[in-house]
Amino acid sequence: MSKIAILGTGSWATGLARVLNDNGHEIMMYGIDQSEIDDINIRHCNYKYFKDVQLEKGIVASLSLEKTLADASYILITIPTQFVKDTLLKVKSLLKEKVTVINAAKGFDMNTNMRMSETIRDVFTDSEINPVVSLIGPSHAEEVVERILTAVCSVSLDEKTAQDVQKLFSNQYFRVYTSNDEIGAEYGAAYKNVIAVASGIIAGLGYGDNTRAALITRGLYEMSLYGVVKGGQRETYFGLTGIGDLIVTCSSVHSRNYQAGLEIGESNRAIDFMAHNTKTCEGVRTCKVIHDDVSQNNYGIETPIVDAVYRVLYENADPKATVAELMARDLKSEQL
Ligand SMILES: NC(=O)C1=CN([C@@H]2O[C@H](COP(=O)(O)OP(=O)(O)OC[C@H]3O[C@@H](n4cnc5c(N)ncnc54)[C@H](O)[C@@H]3O)[C@@H](O)[C@H]2O)C=CC1
Ligand SMILES: O=C(CO)COP(=O)(O)O
Repeated sequence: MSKIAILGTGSWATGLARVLNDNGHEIMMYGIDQSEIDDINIRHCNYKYFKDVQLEKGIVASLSLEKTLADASYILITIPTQFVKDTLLKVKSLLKEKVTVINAAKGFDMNTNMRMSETIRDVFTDSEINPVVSLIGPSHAEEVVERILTAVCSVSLDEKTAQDVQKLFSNQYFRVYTSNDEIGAEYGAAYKNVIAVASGIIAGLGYGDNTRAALITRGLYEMSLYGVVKGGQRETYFGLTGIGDLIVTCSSVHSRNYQAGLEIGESNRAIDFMAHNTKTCEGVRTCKVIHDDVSQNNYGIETPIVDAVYRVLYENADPKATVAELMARDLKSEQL
């Protein structure tokens, strides 16, 4: 039995807290929202995210980062990517023992655009942490918290640490595979959020299953091209952190990225969504990071879906007209 400090008291933090609690580990969640903490500690639920789920008494939360970290062997990151680095800097000042940091967030650091594993290594020295692991794959918290069968990947450059985290989380409803392709997996997990926004947009515009299948297929091709030029392995895109995560996020009403796209598609404009959104929807910023990276560097690849979502989100392009433009591009071979 290990103690795991979970950063965050939101939906993914709660879903994974239940998995770890079911596996007999001691967990404590760190949060900044008093109402979420009271819900977890006093009412044993997290009403904001899961209205009908009663949590076990072993799932506890605290406003104190120091208390959360005390005696923890693992730190699990389940807060949105834009807050990760600042929170890790606070963690660093409180660390007493060497720990394993497990990332479960999907996207890039908001200042450096680094991937999450890179961000963790940027904050901590090798003597402070064990090799970094990302636990990512097709997994909506709303289903994991209901113990619906789920498979994800424990991704690390170090096989032993990947296996250690695999064992920590695996149980009869949560199956964890290992992978060593950190670059391919983390770029895939981030990129799929942009395609999910596009998937919501086409649904909101009234297009059908054929359209979504085309989007997922071409989206996978595009994200694999990007992942490979960044140093990832092509095969990773046929796995859980590639096609797996892409399918779930593009097809599920639980996805906030899909919901964002749906709202944009239904109103046929992004301006209102961009002005008022407060939900965790990392595809919006990820789209800009990838768009800017590809346009500023000579990778020799095309990213037409990311470019189209970028125009809709950041240049206020008309979504319906943008989809029509995508369809009217020069005809070509599928492998180009
Ligand atoms: N919800 C899901 O099904 C999944 C989410 N993820 C990823 O997990 C990450 C977290 O997402 P969600 O849990 O869905 O978001 P959420 O919106 O449900 O919860 C975010 C939580 O982070 C907390 N928070 C914000 N800033 C904080 C800070 N500085 N320190 C401590 N806590 C802070 C909020 O109070 C809230 O409890 C994201 O990167 C997301 O992509 C990955 C897989 C599944
Ligand atoms: O990453 C996820 C599923 O694997 C969660 O997707 P959303 O961020 O779109 O809710």
